[in-house]
Amino acid sequence: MPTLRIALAQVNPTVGDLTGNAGIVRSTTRAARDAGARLVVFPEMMLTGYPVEDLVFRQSFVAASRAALERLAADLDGDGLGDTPVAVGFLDADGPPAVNSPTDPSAGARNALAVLHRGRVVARYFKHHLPNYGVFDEDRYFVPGNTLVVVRIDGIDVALTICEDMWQVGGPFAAARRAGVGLVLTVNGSPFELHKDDTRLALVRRRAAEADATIAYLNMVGGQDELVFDGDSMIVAPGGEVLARAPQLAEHLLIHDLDLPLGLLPPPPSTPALAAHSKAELVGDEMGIERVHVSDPHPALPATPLQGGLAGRLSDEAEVWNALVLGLGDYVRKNGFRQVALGLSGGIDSSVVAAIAVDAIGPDAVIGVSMPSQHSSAHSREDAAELAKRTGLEYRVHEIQPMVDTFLTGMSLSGLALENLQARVRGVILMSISNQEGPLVLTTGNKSELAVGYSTLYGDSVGGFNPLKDVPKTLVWKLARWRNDEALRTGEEPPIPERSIEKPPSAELRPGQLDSDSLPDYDELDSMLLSYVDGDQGRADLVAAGHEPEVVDRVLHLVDLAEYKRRQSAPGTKISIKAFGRDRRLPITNRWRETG
Ligand SMILES: Nc1ncnc2c1ncn2[C@@H]1O[C@H](COP(=O)(O)OP(=O)(O)OC[C@H]2O[C@@H]([n+]3cccc(C(=O)O)c3)[C@H](O)[C@@H]2O)[C@@H](O)[C@H]1O
Ligand SMILES: Nc1ncnc2c1ncn2[C@@H]1O[C@H](COP(=O)(O)OP(=O)(O)OP(=O)(O)O)[C@@H](O)[C@H]1O
Ligand SMILES: NC(=O)CC[C@H](N)C(=O)O
Repeated sequence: MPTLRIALAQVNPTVGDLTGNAGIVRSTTRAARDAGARLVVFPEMMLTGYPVEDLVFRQSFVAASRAALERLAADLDGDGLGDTPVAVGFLDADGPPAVNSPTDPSAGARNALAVLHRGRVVARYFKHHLPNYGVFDEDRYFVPGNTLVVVRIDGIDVALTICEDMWQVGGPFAAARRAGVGLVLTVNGSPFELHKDDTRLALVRRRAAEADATIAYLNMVGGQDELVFDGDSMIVAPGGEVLARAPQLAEHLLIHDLDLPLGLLPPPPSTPALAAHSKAELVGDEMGIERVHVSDPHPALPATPLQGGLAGRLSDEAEVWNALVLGLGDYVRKNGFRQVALGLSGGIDSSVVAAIAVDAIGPDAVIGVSMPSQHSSAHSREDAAELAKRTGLEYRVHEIQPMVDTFLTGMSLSGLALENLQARVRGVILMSISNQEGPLVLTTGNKSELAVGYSTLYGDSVGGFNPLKDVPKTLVWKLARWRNDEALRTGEEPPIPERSIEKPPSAELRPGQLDSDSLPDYDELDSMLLSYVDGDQGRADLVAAGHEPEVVDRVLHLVDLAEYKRRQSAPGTKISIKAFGRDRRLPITNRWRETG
């Protein structure tokens, strides 16, 4: 059997940066070619970044993507790399975008994968299955393709597929079996969720069996607003054996020699799709097969076989921590910030956010501000200072009492209004630092607090990004312990003071205030939220699961009421199956209540 040296480029494109992304393709192709690769593969929508959302509706952007692809083909050739086939995702169109009522349902914007060779675009595949659930809206943007594209590279038949194609039964993988290919490429923009790596591996194995072919699964890496792409690319044999696997949440060039069967001689002809193009997806048996010849069997086989290796797997806490670090780091870098600022209360949430920020962009780029009031305990000040000392971040102190008192000379406030004023003065201080010096303000509310609205609007909820937005409080504690243990393991000082982990949570907006005055114990709260928010279960399910009916009623009421706060909350990295935001869309004005 001939050997194909394949390179899977697990790289980090930026949405909208066509020139920069093309630059990544050129430099990575050079590195792969220098290592002897005969096929170099890049992720879904590599040239444009992913997801591009409503940029699809801009004709100028679509035209720029198409032009960038042609230019990239020419540039690779000019770089002396034209002989190496390169598969690269991009935004294509063969008609106007399909908004609301398309005039022609068989043409429009396409989520596409091209093969470039000798200065030309030699093949184009259009994504067949369009995801339209969770964070995905691809039915809004794209028209599905109905033809599997098979390229013959070095005499080996290779089928092209894109992300969601792998998540559905039938379709391109059934067509690939019919086409008798040796290898299926699947290029992805698949966002991180805890435990999704196991789901993907099982799926890749199932599709390898369905296609009776080796699968080269490539996922991008990096943060894009709320999403983090976690890489974890892999190559799986038809029998399910994992031949090579790239690291999670890191850039990597996975190069591996694959022994694959030669395609039939003469090659079978292309066959048209059985049905006309339509918005509806065709099953595999109905898909057309387009065959493109790229190169004949390669005479010079690699001297010594190259194995991509099997990268070690991360623990659950390490996965989440690294995803949060990458999500924040890329948000900061890709949006042009040089620093972040956050309020340090000495509590667990701000301590964990500070440690994530230090890991993401370094201590010199993190400003931690202690803003004590008359209700702040001595330990909250000491613990904030201790965290700053341990992490090396820039530490500042702004006493808020004089500002609160000055405000009260102009307006008389009491009770909740006075309590919230303190959080709002802190928000004003942080936004003033941002306006004056430029750092991005981080807000620190965890998923449990966001769920029940336990934050002050325009107070501690101010900020441009929230690393803990999708992290329940009980997981915040686990992450803190994991990060400290990790430091001990590597001989560093644990970043988070032990007392910040151990103390009972408190907003310290009035004397002796504790979270437990207003909320159930966090173990119980998180268990209820997992059912109600992530699982969309109703009151009866929660009561049947053993929660007290009165507590269920109170929590569900709080969650329902806080929709308005969540709708105007900062974005934050998604780590769960259902993150607040696009994954969970509820009306604010809503009289439906779960009742007993
Ligand atoms: N449907 C709706 N659409 C749009 N806006 C709506 C609204 N309903 C109320 N509002 C507005 O929202 C205001 C109430 O919200 P807000 O001003 O935030 O005040 P509120 O939610 O009443 O109070 C904040 C709560 O969060 C707690 N807290 C504060 C700070 C930190 C922490 C912590 O530990 O993390 C906890 C604090 O102890 C208190 O229980 C109303 O005065 C009204 O203006
Ligand atoms: N004394 C303070 N100094 C600086 N920032 C503060 C202070 N108190 C609150 N904050 C900011 O407001 C956020 C809300 O914190 P608060 O203490 O009210 O409740 P929390 O949700 O338990 O957070 P944490 O665990 O960080 O204390 C904090 O994470 C912090 O960013
Ligand atoms: N880009 C896509 O098509 C992603 C959809 C797919 N279900 C995933 O999450 O991996």
